[in-house]
Amino acid sequence: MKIVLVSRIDDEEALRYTASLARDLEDLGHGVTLEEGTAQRLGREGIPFEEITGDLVVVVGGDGSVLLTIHQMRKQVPVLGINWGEVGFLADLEPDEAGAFFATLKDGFRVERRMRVSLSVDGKHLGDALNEAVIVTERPAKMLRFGVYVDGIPSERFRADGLLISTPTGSTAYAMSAGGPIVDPQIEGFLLIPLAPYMLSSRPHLISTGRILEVTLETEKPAHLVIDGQSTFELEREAKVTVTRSSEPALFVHTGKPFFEKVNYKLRNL
Ligand SMILES: NC(=O)c1ccc[n+]([C@@H]2O[C@H](COP(=O)([O-])OP(=O)(O)OC[C@H]3O[C@@H](n4cnc5c(N)ncnc54)[C@H](O)[C@@H]3O)[C@@H](O)[C@H]2O)c1
Ligand SMILES: Nc1ncnc2c1ncn2[C@@H]1O[C@H](COP(=O)(O)OP(=O)(O)OP(=O)(O)O)[C@@H](O)[C@H]1O
Repeated sequence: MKIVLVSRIDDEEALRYTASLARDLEDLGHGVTLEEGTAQRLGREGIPFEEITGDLVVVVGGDGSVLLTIHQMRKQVPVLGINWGEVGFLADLEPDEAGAFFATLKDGFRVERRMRVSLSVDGKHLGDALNEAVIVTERPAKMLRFGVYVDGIPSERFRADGLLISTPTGSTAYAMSAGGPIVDPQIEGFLLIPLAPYMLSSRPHLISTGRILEVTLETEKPAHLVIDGQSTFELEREAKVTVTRSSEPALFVHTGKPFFEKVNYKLRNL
């Protein structure tokens, strides 16, 4: 198989583990390529995230490394995270479990698709989010006024610090901390969660991906749209953000770890 290795580049141990994994995989007869940032730190040649292609991408890091890799890949390749992070909710294997997985890799693996949301502003595509897009004020401690339209019908208007547009995968991340529900990732929907809404009745909404979802900024204040904590875009005054289900879902190696078991042991004891 053609395998690309990505390591977090802020941890020497993760880099050493990745170098050793590269040798083991080559000994098993696989073709191994390193991501450019990882390769540079190992004194080798590599390929940019955008040019990643092949059968499998192995990310040695935490959630940020997995999110960064998926966000930067131009064409989605199945991802397997080996947890070298604080939480690693999206990194299914612990380092001591990796050997058993790679020993049977030649027999292939199942792929789990995870929906992403695609964000466009005034017709220009900004990017796709696996966790969420968050719209916040550029200056701290200021509020924005939002308008939410579902299939062109005004659904809600409210003032808040910000608004999260999350996927089910992101429901265990920022959305969870913002008081949203844990959403089974087998459900496909847009989870809308206001951040500190200045209104008694503003509630999270779970909206079918079959609908047209639009969010308008109705204030004269500068705002930012941030995708998965990885990319930030300045929003013009009175911008209209259009949310659709991405045509390119993220792909994960199906390791068989039950989602709700992960919620229990990864998020209840942080
Ligand atoms: N208050 C919060 O909970 C909060 C605030 C900002 C960002 N975030 C999350 O951080 C993500 C970016 O991750 P990062 O590592 O680059 O930022 P980071 O280093 O600030 O870490 C944020 C934390 O969120 C966890 N996380 C990320 N995705 C997750 C998921 N799908 N399920 C469960 N936990 C998850 C990470 O493990 C990490 O501990 C954003 O997409 C956002 O979801 C959370
Ligand atoms: N190959 C890379 N090139 C550039 N930056 C990277 C690379 N790999 C990881 N990073 C960045 O390094 C940081 C590593 O954080 P990561 O989320 O992996 O670990 P963590 O925060 O300790 O774990 P968790 O997110 O699970 O709590 C992330 O911000 C990620 O964007």
